[in-house]
Amino acid sequence: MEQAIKVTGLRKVFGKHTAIEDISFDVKPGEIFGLLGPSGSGKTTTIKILTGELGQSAGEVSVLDTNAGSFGTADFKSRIGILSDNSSLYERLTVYDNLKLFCKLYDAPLERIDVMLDEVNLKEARSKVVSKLSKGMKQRVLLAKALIHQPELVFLDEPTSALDPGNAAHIQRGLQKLNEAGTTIFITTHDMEEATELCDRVAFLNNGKIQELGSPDALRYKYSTHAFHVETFSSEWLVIENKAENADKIRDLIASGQVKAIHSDNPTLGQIFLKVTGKELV
Ligand SMILES: Nc1ncnc2c1ncn2[C@@H]1O[C@H](COP(=O)(O)OP(=O)(O)OP(=O)(O)O)[C@@H](O)[C@H]1O
Repeated sequence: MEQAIKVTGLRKVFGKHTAIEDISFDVKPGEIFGLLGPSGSGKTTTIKILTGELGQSAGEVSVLDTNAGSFGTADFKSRIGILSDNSSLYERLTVYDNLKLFCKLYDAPLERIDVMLDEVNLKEARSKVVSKLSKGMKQRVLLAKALIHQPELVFLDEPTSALDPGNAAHIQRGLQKLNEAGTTIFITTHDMEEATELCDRVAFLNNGKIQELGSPDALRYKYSTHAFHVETFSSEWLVIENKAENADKIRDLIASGQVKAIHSDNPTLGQIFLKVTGKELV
């Protein structure tokens, strides 16, 4: 398989409102791909089209070498996992019984339940009724559900947005491990640090259009001024351009013992997003 996801000229119109306007991108097998955008930019709509929950108005979509017309088949559904705002649990059943139902649905062995509960840090909650769980705990059960059948590709719509920092970090490590084991991950997030840490490549979605696409490192380099920020022991910050004629200046500063640290001037993904779209991603 050359591409896990291939999207060409995708467009989605709701009545008079164009939610997605001619977007194209590929996701490679084994990649963690992040779709980043402010509220209403079209992230959830994109996930819903890629998982067969919504039809597109125009364009071509292929996921795991399957065309949109076959997204409803049991075979396709068994190959993907989904965590979206439509994912739900049986509120009156326990965590364990919820996951047991999904194991049966996907023909997954019951041993997967404890493996997944460990992954999402919920072993102690296995006998709790879902209606008694906090929002963040429910989110983690939903994540366990999305991964219970060991799909090749998972779609995660803001998986850590309801979590406290400790559990968000735990889930991020779990996603990295899952990816190292070969799972392709398509994730949407508002969290730029999470995107920088997790994603091989990110696309900036704004008003239904992709405005930038690349690896976090490549984007940070592209938008860098390429200057050095030199911090001295007298708490001064000097900005020195990365030019041959400045080599002696930097050498002299280091030789004089004044240099505490030298930093590159690569902006954060959040700063780049603001520059490209004019919007803060909060
Ligand atoms: N079923 C629908 N009918 C009409 N308009 C819709 C529908 N679903 C989404 N939209 C509109 O499409 C645009 C994109 O919505 P979408 O939910 O994809 O954004 P998002 O980037 O996921 O936002 P958020 O981060 O708030 O979840 C919004 O303007 C939204 O109001």
